[in-house]
Amino acid sequence: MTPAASRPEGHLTLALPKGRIMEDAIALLSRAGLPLHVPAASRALRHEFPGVTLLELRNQDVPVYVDLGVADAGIVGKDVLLESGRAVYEPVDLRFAGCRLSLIREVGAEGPIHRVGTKYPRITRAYLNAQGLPAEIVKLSGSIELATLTGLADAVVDLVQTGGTLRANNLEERDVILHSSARLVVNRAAMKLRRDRLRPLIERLREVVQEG
Ligand SMILES: Nc1ncnc2c1ncn2[C@@H]1O[C@H](COP(=O)(O)OP(=O)(O)OP(=O)(O)O)[C@@H](O)[C@H]1O
Ligand SMILES: O=P(O)(O)OC[C@H]1O[C@H](OP(=O)(O)OP(=O)(O)O)[C@H](O)[C@@H]1O
Repeated sequence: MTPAASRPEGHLTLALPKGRIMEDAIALLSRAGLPLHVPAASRALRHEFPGVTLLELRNQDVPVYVDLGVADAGIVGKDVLLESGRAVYEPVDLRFAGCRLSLIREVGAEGPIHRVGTKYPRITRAYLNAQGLPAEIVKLSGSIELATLTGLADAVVDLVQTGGTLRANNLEERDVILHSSARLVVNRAAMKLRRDRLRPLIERLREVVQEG
């Protein structure tokens, strides 16, 4: 992949995460005038379209690729963006993949919280510090709620959308730490270098989101 400054100014490189965000992201970008299409069975990770290269990444890597300028822009959840600590522009709230990041315990659990399991250690550290709770944080990768069911942790910090996972596992939300939705993120230098491509895309995405 060529560095941002040496790619043609009229070309856009976009970073999208595999997983639940991809399909809605592609649909939204298509409505905004970028007709992208990723064949379901494809194992390719880079897709070329007229004037656009699409990179398929893990969620956590989208802010990294955008901040370091390998991608000009990307789409990622606010949760993952905050956790990354990356200094990228965030010009549009795309209003899908809505969920909240919450402190979760077993129903009725009492007693001090010594250990918290989560995929979001930075956000959790900031939250616990703000609460004056000196708990240990255990970084996990998935099935986070199991940590509190099995005694690995006294609480977890994880995403809640429908609440189905909480109900199925006898868990309850004790506090909402943040509300998340998918965001368009843009590299700071690209915003100037590729202004002629990015400005209309941002404007169009804002309109499409308003239309609902
Ligand atoms: N249950 C949910 N409902 C709605 N949005 C969600 C839900 N879970 C996660 N999200 C949002 O969608 C984003 C992507 O979720 P996804 O499940 O694809 O990631 P993941 O598979 O957990 O991540 P990875 O495997 O890359 O660590 C999350 O960062 C969050 O913003
Ligand atoms: O409130 P709900 O609608 O039940 O959604 C919340 C669940 O969705 C996510 O998990 P995901 O399905 O991504 O699985 P994971 O454990 O691999 O992260 C999240 O981590 C919760 O477990």
